Amino acid sequence: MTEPLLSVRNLRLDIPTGGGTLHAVRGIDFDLNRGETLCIVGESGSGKSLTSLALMGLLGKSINRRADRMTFDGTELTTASQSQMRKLRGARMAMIFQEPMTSLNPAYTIGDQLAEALLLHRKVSRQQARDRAIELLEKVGITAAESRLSQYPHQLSGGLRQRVMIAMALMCEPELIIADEPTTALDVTIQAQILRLLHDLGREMNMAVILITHDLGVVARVADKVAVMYAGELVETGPVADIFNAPSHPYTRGLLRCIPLPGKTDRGAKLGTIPGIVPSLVGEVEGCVFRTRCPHAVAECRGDIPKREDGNHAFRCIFPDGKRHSEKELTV
Ligand SMILES: Nc1ncnc2c1ncn2[C@@H]1O[C@H](COP(=O)(O)OP(=O)(O)OP(=O)(O)O)[C@@H](O)[C@H]1O
Repeated sequence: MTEPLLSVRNLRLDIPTGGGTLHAVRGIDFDLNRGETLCIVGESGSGKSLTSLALMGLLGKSINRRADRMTFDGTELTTASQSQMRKLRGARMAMIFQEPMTSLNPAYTIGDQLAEALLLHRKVSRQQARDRAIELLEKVGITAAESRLSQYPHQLSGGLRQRVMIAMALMCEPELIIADEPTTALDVTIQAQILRLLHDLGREMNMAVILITHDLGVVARVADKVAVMYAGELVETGPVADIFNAPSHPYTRGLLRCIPLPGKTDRGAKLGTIPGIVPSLVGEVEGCVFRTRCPHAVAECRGDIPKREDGNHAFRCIFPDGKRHSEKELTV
């Protein structure tokens, strides 16, 4: 079996605060192969953005990162030097952020910024960089690409800026691309187009894609694998078909129940709300992180919670099937 491109074991992110240590990410594991799209879903504050920043080596200094393993194509990222990380970023792993204006420099033309991304990491001439910029702008669906090169970011619409960001991230043909809610600022039809584009380019270029999104309709359409995050833990991971057809963790089922079922999901369907609140992430959580909101919680949920694995599908619950069947009986 080939090694996964990205392999993460027991990643923990701690943030010292006045009131104690906030354990924002509590020991997560996942693997990602080339050409695969992993969607990370979960409520606000569950640790999705911090996880992606940790992979890119872009966490603030105040955040402590520990992992048993966090490898990218065999390179251990937790011990990589700043200069090794700089070489990887942009060249082999790239990130697309929520708001394009945070990544695009208003003072430079689109052409200069796209070319710079390539000139920094590859031995190419200005003309080659320019040709590649045009090629990629066309690939991401921008018409009259050549004439865009001399424009400044503020001259483009939000949708176009987001496409330019994707083109910029792709300039060096990275092996991994991480997109953190890349389309929240855009309207729903453009969001769907851009996410589909990212997924198709991922396939075409054999890139691994990590997509953080709240849109379960998008997840159903583009994910190969899904990771469900809750209060800093991955409570369930698996192939997209398993997650939608046989969700096992009560939290995953709660999320899916909040969206229309026939055909599984509608475009633009958002994560629904589940009664109760997320436990405080300061200090240790006793037992299952979801027990305070789980309809099936019993005294044993305060103890050790086993990880149940069946092939690539895994979830954490004291009940062997997450009480899936009792819920079915309830709804009949
Ligand atoms: N620099 C920081 N200092 C203190 N707490 C932080 C810091 N960065 C993140 N956190 C906390 O860590 C937790 C995880 O944050 P993170 O941004 O990863 O969540 P998220 O799942 O990406 O949320 P969203 O969907 O809203 O983007 C949250 O409780 C957040 O408040």
